[in-house]
Amino acid sequence: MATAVFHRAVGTLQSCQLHYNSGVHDSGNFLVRLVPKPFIVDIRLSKRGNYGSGERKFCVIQASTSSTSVSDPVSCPSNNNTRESRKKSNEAALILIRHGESLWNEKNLFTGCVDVPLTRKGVEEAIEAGKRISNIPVDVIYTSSLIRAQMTAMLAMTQHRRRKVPIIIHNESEQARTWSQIYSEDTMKQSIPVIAAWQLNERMYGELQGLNKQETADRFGKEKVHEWRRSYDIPPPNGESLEMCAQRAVAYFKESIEPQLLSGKNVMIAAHGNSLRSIIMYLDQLTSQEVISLELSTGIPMLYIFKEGKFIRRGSPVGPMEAGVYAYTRGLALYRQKLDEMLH
Ligand SMILES: O=C(O)[C@@H](CO)OP(=O)(O)O
Repeated sequence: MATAVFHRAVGTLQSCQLHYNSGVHDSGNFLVRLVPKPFIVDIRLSKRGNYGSGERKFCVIQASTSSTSVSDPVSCPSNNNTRESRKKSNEAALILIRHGESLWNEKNLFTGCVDVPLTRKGVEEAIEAGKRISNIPVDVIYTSSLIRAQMTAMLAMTQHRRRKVPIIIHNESEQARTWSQIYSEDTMKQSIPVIAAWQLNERMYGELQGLNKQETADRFGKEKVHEWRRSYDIPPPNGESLEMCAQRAVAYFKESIEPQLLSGKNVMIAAHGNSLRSIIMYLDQLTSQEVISLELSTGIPMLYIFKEGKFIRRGSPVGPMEAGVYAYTRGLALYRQKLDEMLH
């Protein structure tokens, strides 16, 4: 049994300090979620915790401190979680991938929140994207709740050299949580949590969903349709503007994903043209004018380095053998070198 004092409590993922009954202190990053059972640790929230003080039950689903037994044989320097090293390196990779081609992309239909799978070409794009990021560390994956983003994330991870297993976290009910528990710490170490969030879904396209893009332009005029598709604050009929989409996607990014990066976790997000455009607008500090010309291709990963609270855009890894990508930071170069040593 352990008691944890929370220093930061954002969303369901926390940085915390564990105070064992023995008096041993253990600080670091723990993926935790509110569940009554099983694998309960008794956690006491400090007054500083955003959830308020008092006792709550949490379940530790992944721990990554140097002093727990959970350690990655290829531990990336960015995951070396002593306070000192975090201050020094404080660096994490952020990969963004727009899903591969979907069956409605192929048919040129407005898709929005309609849950359409990938085409064969989309599957190939996702695999190709996976090759490009196969030497970049991934500790946690976020996807939208739509199958095309989830397929893309899973297919991309089949190519990763670290060979960890991406596992979708089921938090939708207590039974789902209980029934999807893993009872081996070793197996847990070889897993990557995949968190599906509706907030990362494609913008809701309203009454354009299912319509052909060309036919809609012929009917309403090219300019009007371009305005609906690319402007910042003009919504399509009964749908979301990019601004409305940003209100949920960027809020989720700030509340749930940024704390992970801050704690040194390497994150991959598989999402959509417009939910990612809104996140990139935030990362690159684009204006509402600049975002109009931002277009994202399907299945091309984009790499950012999060360092000292800033996002540094590194473009797209060109290919698995592209040396330049891995020389971007010492952390990435070392991670790749360790993979080489482990796999040869
Ligand atoms: O149809 C959609 O949902 C989106 C993305 O494919 O289209 P658009 O190119 O208008 O952003």
